[in-house]
Amino acid sequence: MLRTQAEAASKEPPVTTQDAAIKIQVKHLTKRFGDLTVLEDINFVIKKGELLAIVGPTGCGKTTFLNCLSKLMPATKGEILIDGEAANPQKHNISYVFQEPTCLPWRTVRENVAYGMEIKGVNKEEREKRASEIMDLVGLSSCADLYPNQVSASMMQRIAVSRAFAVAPDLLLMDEPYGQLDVKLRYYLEDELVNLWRTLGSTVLFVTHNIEEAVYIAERILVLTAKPTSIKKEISIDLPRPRDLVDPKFVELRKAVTDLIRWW
Ligand SMILES: Nc1ncnc2c1ncn2[C@@H]1O[C@H](COP(=O)(O)OP(=O)(O)OP(=O)(O)O)[C@@H](O)[C@H]1O
Repeated sequence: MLRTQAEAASKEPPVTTQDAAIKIQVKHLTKRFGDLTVLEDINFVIKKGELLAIVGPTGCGKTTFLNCLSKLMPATKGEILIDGEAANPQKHNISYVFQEPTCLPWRTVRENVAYGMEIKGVNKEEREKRASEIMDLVGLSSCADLYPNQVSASMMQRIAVSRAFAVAPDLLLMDEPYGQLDVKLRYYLEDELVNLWRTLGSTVLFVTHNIEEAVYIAERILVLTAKPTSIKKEISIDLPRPRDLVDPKFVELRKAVTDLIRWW
């Protein structure tokens, strides 16, 4: 069962991360809040251009994990390296897409998509070119001159995702960006995300509660334990794209991940 025409039409071979350079290294990441150890000695790498998903039990610290990676929150211990250097928000581009779409209401859709590039000092001509290219990819061109209050919640999330990809981030962190959307919209936006990622070659870390979503989009899944949280298992998803939700191999992988995090 192919989910959308957009995905069905996408016939290019899947992006392969085999032999790809390492983009991100996380070494001994530990985070404590007082006596509460949330993250305990987490170690992994993300290859350049990889789409990695993270799943884990409720409250295990997925958002804390992203906050430490983005440097919004200091880690108690450990290192995060980007291209072999200590991650530094002033030097590296780390983009973050939250569950709630974040748009500036006084800017048009086009200006919202270009906003991150503006902050990064990308010149006007390049901003406009990249914003147009990305809006075309996600079907936002027809509403480029509208304001956020004139578009739907799912459109706003597409704007936030487009803005994050537009800055050509070293690392794009996504915290359940489609968690609040109904299932049909979610399916559509997941396909759109995969197409954006494949076209632009960004390195993406995607956190979700939704195991089907993780198996559908990711090249690799890290399954987290309950607190104190570490990596329970790493699972490669080498299914061809477009992925088929009822392919027995898809169902088997979904079940394997579910079994790893079920708590009942
Ligand atoms: N600033 C903070 N101070 C103290 N404890 C915190 C803080 N932020 C998070 N925590 C605790 O860290 C743990 C992990 O929280 P976090 O929100 O990162 O989990 P999560 O896996 O993203 O949750 P969910 O599954 O609900 O999305 C929770 O026990 C939470 O109470």
